[in-house]
Amino acid sequence: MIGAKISPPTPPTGLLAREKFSDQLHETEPVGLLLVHAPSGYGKTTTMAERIAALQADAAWYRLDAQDNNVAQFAAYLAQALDRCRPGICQSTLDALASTGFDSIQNFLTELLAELPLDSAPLYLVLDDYHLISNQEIHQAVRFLLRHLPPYVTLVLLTRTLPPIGTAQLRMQGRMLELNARDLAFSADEAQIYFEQRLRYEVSRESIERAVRRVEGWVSALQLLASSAPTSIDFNNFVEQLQEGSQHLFDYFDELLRSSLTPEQRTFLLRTSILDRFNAFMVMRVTDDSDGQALLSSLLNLGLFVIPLDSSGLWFRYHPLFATYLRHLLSCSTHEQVLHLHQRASDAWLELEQYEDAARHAVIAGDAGRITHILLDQGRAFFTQGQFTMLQRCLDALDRSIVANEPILTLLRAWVAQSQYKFDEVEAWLAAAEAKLEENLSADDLRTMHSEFSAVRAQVAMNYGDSSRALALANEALDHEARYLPTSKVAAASVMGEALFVQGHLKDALVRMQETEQMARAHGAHQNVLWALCQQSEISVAQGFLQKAYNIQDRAFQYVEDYQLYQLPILEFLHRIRSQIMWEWHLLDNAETCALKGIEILEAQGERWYVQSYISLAKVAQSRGRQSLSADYVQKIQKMLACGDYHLDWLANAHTTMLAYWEAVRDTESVQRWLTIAPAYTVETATNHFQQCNARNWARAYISLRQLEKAQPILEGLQTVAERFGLQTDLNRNHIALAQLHWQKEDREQAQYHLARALRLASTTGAVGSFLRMGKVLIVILKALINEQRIEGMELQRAERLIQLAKQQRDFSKSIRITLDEAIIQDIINRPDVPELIRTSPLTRREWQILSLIHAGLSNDQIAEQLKVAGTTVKTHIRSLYQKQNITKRSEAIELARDLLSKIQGE
Ligand SMILES: Nc1ncnc2c1ncn2[C@@H]1O[C@H](COP(=O)(O)OP(=O)(O)OP(=O)(O)O)[C@@H](O)[C@H]1O
Repeated sequence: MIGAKISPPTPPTGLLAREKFSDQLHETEPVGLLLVHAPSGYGKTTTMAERIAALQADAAWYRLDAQDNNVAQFAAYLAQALDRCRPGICQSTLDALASTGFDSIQNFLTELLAELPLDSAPLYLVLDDYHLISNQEIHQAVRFLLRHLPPYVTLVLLTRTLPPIGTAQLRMQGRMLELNARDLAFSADEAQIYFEQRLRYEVSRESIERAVRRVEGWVSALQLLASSAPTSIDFNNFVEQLQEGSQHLFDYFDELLRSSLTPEQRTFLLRTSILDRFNAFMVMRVTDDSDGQALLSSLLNLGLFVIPLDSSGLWFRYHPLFATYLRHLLSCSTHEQVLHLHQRASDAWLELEQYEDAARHAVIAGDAGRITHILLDQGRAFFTQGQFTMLQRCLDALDRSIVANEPILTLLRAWVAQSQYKFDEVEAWLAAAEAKLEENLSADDLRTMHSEFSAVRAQVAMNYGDSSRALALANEALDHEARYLPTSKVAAASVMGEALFVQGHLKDALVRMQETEQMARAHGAHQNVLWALCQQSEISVAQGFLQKAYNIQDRAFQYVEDYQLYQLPILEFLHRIRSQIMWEWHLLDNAETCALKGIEILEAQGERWYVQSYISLAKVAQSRGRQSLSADYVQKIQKMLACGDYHLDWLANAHTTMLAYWEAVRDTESVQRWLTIAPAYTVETATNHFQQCNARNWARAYISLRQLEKAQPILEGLQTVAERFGLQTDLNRNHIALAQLHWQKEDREQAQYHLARALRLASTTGAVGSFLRMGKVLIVILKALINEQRIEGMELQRAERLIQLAKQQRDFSKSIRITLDEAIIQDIINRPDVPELIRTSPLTRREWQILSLIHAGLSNDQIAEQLKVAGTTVKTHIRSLYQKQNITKRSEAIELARDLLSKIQGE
């Protein structure tokens, strides 16, 4: 007897408790069988051992190996395992085994079951690695055992394959509980705890989610990641490289397959690895074998990384890391063989009318004829579904002359280039087709083609910021029937809406976008429907109606659900604008979740598009006071902006976040540098949110640099335009910036006026985030407003809530940055826990100011300069201050100020 075979496994380092599985073990209705089936390394053994121990239940543990197919050995170990767990529970059976033995396993089990008490405390009989059993006699024995086990015993089978023990019947009878790979996979929350326990560095939630996504929660891969990444950079690189594969994982899979595969099975695996998903038909067609079902069953029996797609049991896919490994092996085959496989796959998908899959394989096979055929037939549908990446791959594989010959292909090509901001290319594609088709098409067809081309040109003009030209071109497109791409008119209507929006005609723009939505719905053009809804939401935000925008977004989410559009890239836009509202309402967890969702959607599109999601994550990190994380995101954003060409809307948004970060860490150098590369602004034309935002960024930069005289005219100019066009959210943000500016100018009156106005606007916008960005100074101005009774009702309530939140907000900078303003001093004096001396020997206004400046770290000369008084005067005040408060040193003064301020501003 090998003792280790009947001992519970030793827990690994960094063991993660998996409480969610307690329910399965604690079922009130006893079930005979708990079947845990998943590929290797999913944590079957560890999870069960951990949970049973955590529940302090008894477990008879039997770890099988291939030799246990011997019936006598199986019987002996089984009885020993039970005895080890509950000594004496089957003594007579053991005695019989030792003396005479049993002539059949049936007799052995009968003896054993007869000896077990009828009632007792719960007991788990765990058979680990049950997939190693191939002896039918033992399977029969397990069936028998299951039929006659006393109710307190649960048989737990840990296995990589489904055992032939009548599981279908047990499932139907409700006598079995199952856990599979999907259940065992670590969630992002679990992975976060696991990594926190195991790593010595911090990993962002985004990186963790990406890692979990790439390995689909497979714990062995997460473990490999933890043990082979000594720094967070290595961690991210490792995750990034997973798509190409990792040698460690390849070795792991090599070992796994080496012993268990026949040459036919190996060939079968390699050939089917090109498929993203498969059923019996697909494997049959791709492997060119007539019995697909038998092939599929033999594949499933191998217990490899084959994941069922749904509960139908018909469709499957390989785990992505396993697929990468198999494709790596396949790449050693000849190029022709691989191309041939893809051609077969493309044909098979066409037969199943799965055109996207057919197109994908045709592209890999480089089969231009097949691609053209699919595009002419299905290109419109791909387009209305927003499948731009796929369209691009298809079109990239076609010769320029093929594209120029077909107006529809040219239109698709141009729209794809436009969606990637390659505006020069758009014009080149359109011009090439015009030159080529001038003679070939009828006058009528030519007119139609030109008008449809105008729709694309209108969108390009829009993106270049030329809204007048965009309007003219969109009008042209709307005047004619669309024949090549039926959604051309929808696109034109949408451009009109956008043009009106950026020109500041919010009401008209909204109407246009509502019409666009209706047109798009009539065409089943999902991409356009979602775009129109997102634009309506943006317009509502500009109007200051954030709740309305939120409701519109809900309609868009509903649409996504109705049509199951979870993979559309445009969904990122929806999540992004939801994240922005969540941040503004200070619902930081939601804001973060939405941004992470955006990243998940964009994974297939490339990093260039992550900027907006990173902006949201940076904002959240800053609001939570997580400085190093904010720094990371700001750095990432800067890097991306440096390599790409982005629309002003994105740039301005990114710059606001960068400036807020630099202001928080007092990095004036970066602000200075930003001013040298910042996009130009004109206040008079700031008729939309991004031009307002860009110009406000200039003002913010000047405020950071204490160049208030430059900031003020910008903000005042912006207010005039925002008033005229009803840009309520911008008005709100401009008032906040103005309050900050006037506070720095020591113009309390104006600062209070602007903050009061901002509070009033916040009644409709619900803004919180924009206020909190002011930092601790917000508390001072709000207190002044409250003390002087300048606000009441809703605004008063909002102010109190904001003070609460601002107090809780963790500030990056080490020093406490609110000043000892009158309102604050009053507050301090009124507090019961104020030091006695403050009350008995009150300070003058000047002395308070000086105390505040000493605390801010200024020297006497700097204080004199700031207060515009002589150095000797400062010294006199300091002497008097020290005397009153019984202080002898500067450090004591700083300590006193810190103590007083901390009472007011929180941590
Ligand atoms: N909850 C957990 N906490 C920490 N590590 C875990 C946890 N679960 C699994 N692991 C680690 O993951 C690896 C695989 O786990 P385990 O051996 O339990 O998987 P398995 O599904 O039983 O695999 P096999 O089919 O190969 O027996 C082990 O190294 C284990 O230490």
